[in-house]
This record gives sequence, structure tokens and C-alpha cells, in this order.
Amino acid sequence: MSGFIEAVLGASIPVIPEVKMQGADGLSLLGNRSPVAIAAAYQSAGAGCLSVVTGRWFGGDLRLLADITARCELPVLQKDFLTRESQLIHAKEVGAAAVLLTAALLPGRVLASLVDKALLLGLTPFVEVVSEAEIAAVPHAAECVLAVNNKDIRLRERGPADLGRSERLLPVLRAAGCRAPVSASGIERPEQVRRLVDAGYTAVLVGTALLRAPNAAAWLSYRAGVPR
Ligand SMILES: O=P(O)(O)OC[C@@H](O)[C@@H](O)c1c[nH]c2ccccc12
Repeated sequence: MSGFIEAVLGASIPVIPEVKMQGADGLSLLGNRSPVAIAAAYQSAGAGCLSVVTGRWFGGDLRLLADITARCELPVLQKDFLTRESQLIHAKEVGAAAVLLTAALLPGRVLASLVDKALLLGLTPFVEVVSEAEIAAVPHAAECVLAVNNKDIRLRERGPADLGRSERLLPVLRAAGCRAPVSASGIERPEQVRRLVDAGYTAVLVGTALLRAPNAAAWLSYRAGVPR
């Protein structure tokens, strides 16, 4: 099993926190805090891995990823709209452990080839899906993290979130052989983390809400009754 999947399964909190420079509305999420300090705080709060957004819609770039992988020990997922093998090679060089592949944006053949290439490079494919058909198109699902996106990436995450989509698709993720199902985007409150983990999700991926929380450690420690 990949180190990234082990980190998702073995983390002491069921949350993959995300470092993202700005929200879907274009407003800064970091204020005057440094991304590396935020990553360190998430590690201290029990995160087993991190997501780092390099996509320019969200104000990110590869330097952000390089800064965090150089100074933080946790395995890191690079979130961007990756479409080419050369970008996977860069991700590896810059120290990523996992790469986002967005099923909605990639024709089936391209998705399959990028999953293969990522695995060959020793990167864990973190494949975002929104439907049964997209899940069916993911090869080697047991070696990937499959994440249901609760929002619509084609609206650049500006629309509403549907957590019910995660609930409906969980049995399909499991049937596909996914060992570490994740629910991503639009999770705003710790109660929603609990609802998704109770439903059977290994972890949820949270960016905006945690970056806006006055006390991220308190937000992350709300896990009474969440079984691990
Ligand atoms: O900030 P949120 O709503 O908690 O969402 C995090 C993450 O899922 C989101 O940033 C994201 C989902 N898919 C992406 C693709 C590229 C960049 C970023 C993303």
C-alpha cells in the first residue's frame, strides 16, 4: 500500500487539511500567516497528510508546494488541474506524494494513462469523482484514493455543496475496491465531518472552513464519537 494511503488510514484525525492561498471567491485565506506555519499547525493537530493547492484559480503555484514539502514531514497531495505526464514528473521532483486527477476534466483514456504514470512514478493518484460512471472509469482503484467532490469543479467550486452525493456514492467507492474513501469540498462544520465519517468515510478533505476558523486546532479536535 502506498505511504499516502497508509497516512490517510493511520492519521489520528479523519481530516486531510488543505493549504490554499485563496478561496473560490478570490479572497485571501491566509491573511498574514505563512503557509509553512499553517502546515506545521495542522501536523501538530494530528493530520496524517496535507493537501496543497497549486492551481492558479486559487492563487497557488509550484513554489508553494516546494516550500511545504521542504519544511514539513507529512506526505503532501498536489491539487491542480493536471493533464500531462510532465506535470506528474514535476510533482514528484518537488516532493509530492500524491497528485489530484479530476475525472470530470479528463477523457477516460487520458485518466487511465495518468493513473498508470502516477503509479509508475511512485505517486498515489487521488482521483476526484462525482458520479458512478466516473468511478467505473478509474483503473487500479485499490491503489488510488478516490474522493467524491461535493461541489462542481466546472463552476470553479463557486456553487453549493451536496454532501448527500458523498453519502450516495460511498458504496460504489467501496465496491470499486477503494480502501480509503474521501469526501472533499464544501465541508463547513465539524458536525459534517462526523456525519461523513459515521457514514463510512475514512477521511474528509477540508480547505476553506479550516483556514477561516478562528481556531483550527479546536475545529480539528471536535471528534468525540468519531470512530477510527
Ligand atoms: O475549500 P473546500 O471547500 O474545503 O475544498 C477543498 C478542496 O476540495 C478544493 O480546494 C478543491 C477541490 N478540487 C480542486 C481542484 C483543484 C484545486 C482545488 C480543489
